[in-house]
Amino acid sequence: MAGLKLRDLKKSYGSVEVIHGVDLDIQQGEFIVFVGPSGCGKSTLLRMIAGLEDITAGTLEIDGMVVNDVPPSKRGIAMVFQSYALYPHMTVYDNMAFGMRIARESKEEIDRRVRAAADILQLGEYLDRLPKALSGGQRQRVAIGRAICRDPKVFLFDEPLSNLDAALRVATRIEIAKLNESMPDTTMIYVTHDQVEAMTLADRIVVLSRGYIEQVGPPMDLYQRPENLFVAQFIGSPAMNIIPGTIEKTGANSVMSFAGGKSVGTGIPVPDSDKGKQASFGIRPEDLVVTTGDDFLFEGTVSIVEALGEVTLLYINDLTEDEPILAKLPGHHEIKRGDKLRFKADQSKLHLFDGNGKTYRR
Ligand SMILES: Nc1ncnc2c1ncn2[C@@H]1O[C@H](COP(=O)(O)OP(=O)(O)OP(=O)(O)O)[C@@H](O)[C@H]1O
Repeated sequence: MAGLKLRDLKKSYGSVEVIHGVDLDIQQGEFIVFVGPSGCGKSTLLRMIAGLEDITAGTLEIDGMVVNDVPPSKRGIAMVFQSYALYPHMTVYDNMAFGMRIARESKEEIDRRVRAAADILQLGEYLDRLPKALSGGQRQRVAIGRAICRDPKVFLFDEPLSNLDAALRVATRIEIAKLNESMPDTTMIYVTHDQVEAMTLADRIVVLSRGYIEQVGPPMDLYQRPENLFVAQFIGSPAMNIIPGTIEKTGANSVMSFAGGKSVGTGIPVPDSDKGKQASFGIRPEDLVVTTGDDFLFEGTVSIVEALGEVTLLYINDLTEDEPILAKLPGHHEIKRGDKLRFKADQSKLHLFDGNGKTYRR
């Protein structure tokens, strides 16, 4: 079982701690994605798993064995970097065969594995080419092929698509999804900035911020049930509308009031002890629906309309004095600046966070 166990894992550079005690269990065959803002420690954590960074404290188990002091080459892992890191003077075949030649595998075994990897990644016709005669996407596929040839228990990817242009990124992302399906027992850990990669590839996403784990879960759990304000705003694009206010009414059907005097019923239970406290109301732009009925959540004036064809983005003023609320309606709508509209939303789509940013939803 090539599962991983991270226990109170810490990393310091000199006196500065950048990973503050991470606990995480990863099952064999899982596709785990690390996301988080720049500098949150995604790459550091991945490099600690790879053995490219020392572990300052805590334990890392791979396959039931503590590997803190095991060198990278003995951990049964293969890593794919953003920069491909191919040998420029070697053909695609030799680049993929290199690691196995060092490990003194037989010629036949090397040939079998290179051709199998080339097959999976559709690289068969490029085996005799040098990397400079390949596109960026093809080079990245060679780097992935080289990793496959090592037959790793754990595959690590550090932003593998970020050097590719938009179209190639989509194509290579789909290759990685297929690769994951064709290797169901291989555990994959993937670092990215890209929401779409995280949402589409992950079995579970790990959201990191400032060296801490904020939440771990399947993509839709994080999207629908963010445990805190950070995850609520980080997952989903455009980001969730967050409107600060105070708890006006507690109990099973709490009511929030906002600067300017407006208020909304949230239907989310809030303990009586939180009456009058600061809180944040959240609603995703895509969860707002225009209504003409009286069952509306709020009414507001459209300040900006962005018609993109597939969606219409509306910036609505009135509910708060500062930030407008963004609504994202599917398709095209004849709505103009200055129109006064009512919006409703399914109660299950509303979010409410306490003064510490923790959700009130349980
Ligand atoms: N060699 C180093 N010496 C000192 N500090 C470092 C070193 N490497 C990383 N750090 C710090 O550790 C923190 C985490 O860095 P890391 O590269 O893991 O972040 P990241 O989430 O991968 O960011 P990005 O998305 O920008 O690549 C940052 O604050 C960074 O400045």
